[in-house]
Amino acid sequence: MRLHVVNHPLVSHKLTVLRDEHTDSPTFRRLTDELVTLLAYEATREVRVEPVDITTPVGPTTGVRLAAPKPMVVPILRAGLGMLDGMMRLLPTAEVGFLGMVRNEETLAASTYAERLPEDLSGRQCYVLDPMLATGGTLAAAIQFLTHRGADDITAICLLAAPEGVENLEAGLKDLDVPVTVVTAALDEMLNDKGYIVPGLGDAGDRLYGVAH
Ligand SMILES: O=P(O)(O)OC[C@H]1O[C@H](OP(=O)(O)OP(=O)(O)O)[C@H](O)[C@@H]1O
Ligand SMILES: O=c1cc[nH]c(=O)[nH]1
Ligand SMILES: [Mg+2]
Repeated sequence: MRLHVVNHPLVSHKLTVLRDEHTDSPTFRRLTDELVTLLAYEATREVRVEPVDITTPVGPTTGVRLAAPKPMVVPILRAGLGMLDGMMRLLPTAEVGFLGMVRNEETLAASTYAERLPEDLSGRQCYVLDPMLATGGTLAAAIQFLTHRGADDITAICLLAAPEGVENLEAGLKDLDVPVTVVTAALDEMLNDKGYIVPGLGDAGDRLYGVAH
């Protein structure tokens, strides 16, 4: 597994406002959107392209275009939905598949409650969107799900990651013969005893959409 922490002053600035407990939901949603576009720029460095011949007003040249099959973007509901528009701005021709997952706040175990994805993902570059990599359980389960459908090239985009979650994810994926890259805006200090990222930003889903229950 490759971990890429995007080190850029604009990312750090926006992330600081996002973390602030006084930032309201509309601002939180806008900053998430802006941050994802910046992260997506890094995350799509290896998106597959193919040569294409075109003619400019001055003459012929060879450029590139996104290669088939189309990339698959997979937001993990709920909070990952807040990252979808920012991602699609950079990859407007990508297709979107949905995974609904929730973490049991007592056991911290992740479970899947919804899915809408093609049966066969082989040959597709998959971009998983989930703002928080905390224990890593949700992302590990999402990646397992995608590889069972044949995905063989997976990049996850997160706003924040905890060192414990990165370690767990790495251990959980070690027998998986699929390249996985995690792109994040920051690697935080640790998890607290409730499995929340410290300093983190709180509950991403609740800050985007309101308290779930
Ligand atoms: O790394 P983990 O320990 O598995 O935790 C991370 C997950 O927890 C949050 O989802 P949550 O279960 O709160 O669902 P929500 O997005 O609907 O709020 C977050 O959006 C991640 O999906
Ligand atoms: O810090 C955390 C951990 C899990 N889920 C969140 O939304 N925030
Ligand atoms: Mg939540």
